[in-house]
Amino acid sequence: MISRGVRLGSVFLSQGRRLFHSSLARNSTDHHAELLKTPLDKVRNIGIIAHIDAGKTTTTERMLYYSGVTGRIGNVDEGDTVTDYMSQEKDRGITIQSAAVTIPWNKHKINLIDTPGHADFTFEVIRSLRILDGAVTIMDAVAGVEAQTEKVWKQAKELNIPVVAYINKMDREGAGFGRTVKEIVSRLATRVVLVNVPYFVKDNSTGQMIFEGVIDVFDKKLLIWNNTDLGSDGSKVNVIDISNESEHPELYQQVLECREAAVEQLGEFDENVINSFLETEDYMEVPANTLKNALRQACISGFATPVLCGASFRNIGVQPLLDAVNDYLPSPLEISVPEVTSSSIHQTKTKKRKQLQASDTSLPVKMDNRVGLVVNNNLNLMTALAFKMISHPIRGIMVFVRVYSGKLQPNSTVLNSRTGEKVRIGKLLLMNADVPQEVKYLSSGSIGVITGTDQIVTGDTLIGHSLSKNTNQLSPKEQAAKLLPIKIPPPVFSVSIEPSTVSDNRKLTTCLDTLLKEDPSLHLSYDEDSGQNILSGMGELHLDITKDRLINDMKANAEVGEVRVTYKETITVPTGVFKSNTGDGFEVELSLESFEGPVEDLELPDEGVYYLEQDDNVVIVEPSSTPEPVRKALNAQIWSLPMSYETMINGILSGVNGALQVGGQRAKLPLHSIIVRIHKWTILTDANSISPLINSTRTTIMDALSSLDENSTTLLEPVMKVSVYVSDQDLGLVTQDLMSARNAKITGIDDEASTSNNESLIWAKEQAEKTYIPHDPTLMYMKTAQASGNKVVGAEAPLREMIGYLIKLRSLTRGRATYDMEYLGMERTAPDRLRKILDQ
Ligand SMILES: Nc1nc2c(ncn2[C@@H]2O[C@H](COP(=O)(O)OP(=O)(O)OP(=O)(O)O)[C@@H](O)[C@H]2O)c(=O)[nH]1
Repeated sequence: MISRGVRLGSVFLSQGRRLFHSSLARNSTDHHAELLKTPLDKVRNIGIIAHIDAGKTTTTERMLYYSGVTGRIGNVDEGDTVTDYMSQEKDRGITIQSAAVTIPWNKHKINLIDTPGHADFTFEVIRSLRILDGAVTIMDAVAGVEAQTEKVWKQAKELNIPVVAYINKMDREGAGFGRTVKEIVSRLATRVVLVNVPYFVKDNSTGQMIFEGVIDVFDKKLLIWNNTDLGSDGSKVNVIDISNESEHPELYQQVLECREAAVEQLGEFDENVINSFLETEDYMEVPANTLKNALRQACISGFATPVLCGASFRNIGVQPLLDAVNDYLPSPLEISVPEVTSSSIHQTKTKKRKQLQASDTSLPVKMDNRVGLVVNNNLNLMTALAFKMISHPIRGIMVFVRVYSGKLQPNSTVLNSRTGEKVRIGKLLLMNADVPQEVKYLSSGSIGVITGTDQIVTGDTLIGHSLSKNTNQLSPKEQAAKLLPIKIPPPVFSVSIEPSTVSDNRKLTTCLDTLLKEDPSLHLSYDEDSGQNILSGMGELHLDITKDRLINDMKANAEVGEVRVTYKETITVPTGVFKSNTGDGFEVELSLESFEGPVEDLELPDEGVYYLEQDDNVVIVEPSSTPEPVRKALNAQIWSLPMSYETMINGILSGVNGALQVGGQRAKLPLHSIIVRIHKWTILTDANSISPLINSTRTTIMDALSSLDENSTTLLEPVMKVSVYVSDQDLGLVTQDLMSARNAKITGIDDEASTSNNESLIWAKEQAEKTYIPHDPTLMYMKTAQASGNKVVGAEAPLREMIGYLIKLRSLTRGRATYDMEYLGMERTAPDRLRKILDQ
């Protein structure tokens, strides 16, 4: 144990340059010019992801302060942080929307996104992860690895995003660094390398261990913050060299053990580490740079996770975390390639992708392995992905984009490869939370904002030319390039929404339209029976915040009903082939069928498959259905018809979507899990409007649907994957309640550890056994969160039966058990449940 009174070394200022002391860098051209000049290898596009309340916003505030972007540290509990700037965020002390800030640190530019932790805002996390190159995951040292940590970790790993782990709240009673490290290995199934470990000092009067700093394993230094002489904002760090064993025997021993573990772990990955060790056979002599370089590559390739610790609220440990972002997370030049496709629809080849959702049936084209994509090696090709859109009361529509290659110029024209339309770009901005800076261009690797257009939605790919302000020089293949679209999770809760009076209708419609464009995880449908609009979202909190924004911020006069579960309809028998008879120049022959299980598991043909954005519906345009004139035009050198092929197909898809959203025969609910087959279509060669395509397709589907009687349709309801953390003594009661009162199917009862599959679970457990973990001097305190749970009950249950479950679970187990759940899919309801649901 280390007692107070170690000799203190020299005092130094934090490494960041204190550029701006009084406020955010408002319109500072110097600041902006400096950031724009940062070479790409010194740019980091990262996100902070974690379970709710782990300390993401608190840590981001310190990062902004130590780098000099802000002059004071904001506090979540007082509602004055930079990134939680929405009124709902300030009032509730939680992050709702991801905010982007730019942090200069040691000649690097860190573009950082603070994401929400609550499961209802998962879409915010998903869309942010899509455009990030790396992430910091923050854990609460008392709670350890929590449910949402596992979820966001999995999402990051699916996208090959390297992660640095930061164990926060080391100052709390019951904090366990070693225990949390072990959980990282066993639950997240990763190898770890400890970059720093906690340093405690015993308070002789209370006997308590006080967290005062961190031990830097590679540089063999002790960093102390909490010395009262040094002030308390944490910007000054006391650095003590601990490389001399006789001066600091205990600290030396601690570093030696950590270095031994690091050398052994990294040696498996990089032989430079082994060679360097063999030169002296002394773990303390392996140069810090050799270890850091190896860990950088190990982290980027997903071999191991660097782990650090701190207590952001107490201003301890944040500067080393910023260093770690620069040291271990990739620049835009080092990222794995975002998937790029060309949507030349007539040559489509469907790739079965778990993540795929939008109508993206496309041919992979040549990709550059550094900057995302270069079609035909055109280095001037600009590609950007729109990942977020907000409607600002003063600045108008703001579209957030990540540029993957080339340069995006203001006042230029780019192509939206989803719609095929040319889009006029206005000003370009860099954002620091809600403070904009106008810029002369956005270069590859940048995250910025486009203004002046409403022709872009979340998930669109923009294609342009870096040198020219128009799109004339782009080849057809380049024009059709697309980055993989962003998956939108299905909304499972709904509320009815009506204008308070007839005259409030127009304003309500406009406000809802804005909210839906901003947040694609919201969905609006119309219930013909009740004449009400139905707004659906990810959860009760999501809808509550939306209501708050609608009524309090946007001042819409509306009546919002109670939150209820979203149901869908599907057909149980296929329809015959139906032919349109609208006589408006477009004819179509189609049939409908349905499927069970996830859409990703469907065996589909190689060509002509389109996934609709909503409700897991699929359209198959049979290749033989293409009309002769269109086929001829596709094979010709120059396109000869007034409308492009993409536009025609989009017309058909809109018609399908429109009809399926109107609802089925049973309860007029939107249809789900439907396959629409287009057997034949014809179009006049001089047709130049898509309305007939939309109308004919729509009415033909409605005819097909109305040919089915009520008994040929059924309801689908959301089913959740539930994990209940419970002690042995409560196990029986909890499983009994799940099965009888909640209609749940028990899928397994395990020891508390929940990696996704057995193989990785076994690997992770073995790995955890052999991972070096420093002794926790705080182990005398019990872990409070989830302390009771040493069993995990896995179950699948209808969402409807899980509403209010926490209260029931707490009362069954006297507050000892906890649970979490995530959306599994829509399932057909059993006949007895169907009646019950319809009656209600
Ligand atoms: N004791 C202690 N409390 C902390 C620390 N860091 C954050 N907190 C507190 O934890 C609570 C949550 O902090 P936030 O920064 O809002 O956490 P978050 O992860 O951003 O939360 P969401 O965005 O809502 O998911 C606040 O009350 C903080 O003051 C820490 O190092 N020690």
